[in-house]
Amino acid sequence: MRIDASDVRKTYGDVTALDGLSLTVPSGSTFGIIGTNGAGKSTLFRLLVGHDRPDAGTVSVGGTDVTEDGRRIRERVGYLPEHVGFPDGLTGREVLGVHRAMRGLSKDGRTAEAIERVGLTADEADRRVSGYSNGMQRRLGLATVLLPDPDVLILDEPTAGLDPRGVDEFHAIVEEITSETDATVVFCSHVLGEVERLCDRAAVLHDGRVRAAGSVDELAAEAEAAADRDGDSATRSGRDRDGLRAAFREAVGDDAAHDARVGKGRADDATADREEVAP
Ligand SMILES: Nc1ncnc2c1ncn2[C@@H]1O[C@H](COP(=O)(O)OP(=O)(O)OP(=O)(O)O)[C@@H](O)[C@H]1O
Repeated sequence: MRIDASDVRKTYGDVTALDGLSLTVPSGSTFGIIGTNGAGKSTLFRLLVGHDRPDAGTVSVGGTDVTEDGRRIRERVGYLPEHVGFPDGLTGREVLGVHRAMRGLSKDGRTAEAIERVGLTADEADRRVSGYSNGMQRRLGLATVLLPDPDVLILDEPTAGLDPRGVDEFHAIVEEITSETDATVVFCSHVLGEVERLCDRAAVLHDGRVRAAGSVDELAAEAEAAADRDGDSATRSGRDRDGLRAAFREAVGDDAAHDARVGKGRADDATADREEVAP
């Protein structure tokens, strides 16, 4: 399902979270959103799933305006927020049962398939979530989102706080989903390496607007061409000739890039390598 956001504005009191944001996510793509802290990523996601409404502009998923048919959107879109809490006393399988009931899904549903898809064993699924590691909680969160077999997956910083092995395992799950289904997957991350690994397209958000968007390869090539045109000595020396990192720096400017907690992060050490982008 294709996603379109057009000239979207969202304010919270004096704070402008989205400032005329426009973005298209093609159907079936795996789309990474990268941005500085407070760029508006989570706000955009909440609007995409109808948890919040834009002050102006339109947001549609699969051609349906999110504000007009929120129910249909919630049926077809799986949203994993950055922070998910589960009732401590329940097992993983019981948590999925609660989600199934809340969504009105048939009893036998897709619970076993969702558990298997996210790599939880049957034993783990029958343990109380109070004993789950961070990685297991993330997997369970993803399983809840996969229950209705959604056409669109929206994942808000899905690997934040995971250790390198957990990051890698989560990447493998997402890769399996994208290779075996037609789902459109959108996720945001501070780790450029995971966007490069998982995504065919990406957008850079800054101050509530899209500063650059396109295929991952295009973004990197454009950034390098721009830096060459500007005679950027750091880039000429090859220090920043590393794909999305250069695109990010080009899109948000040196100062914001310097302040950003965005890691160049190779896929195998994304968490360990969350470092500042040096201008
Ligand atoms: N419910 C809210 N009430 C007040 N301000 C909010 C609210 N939600 C977001 N904001 C503000 O809107 C701006 C964008 O926030 P948002 O959480 O969307 O950014 P983000 O890109 O997801 O940031 P981060 O990477 O730090 O998670 C920030 O200035 C934030 O403080």
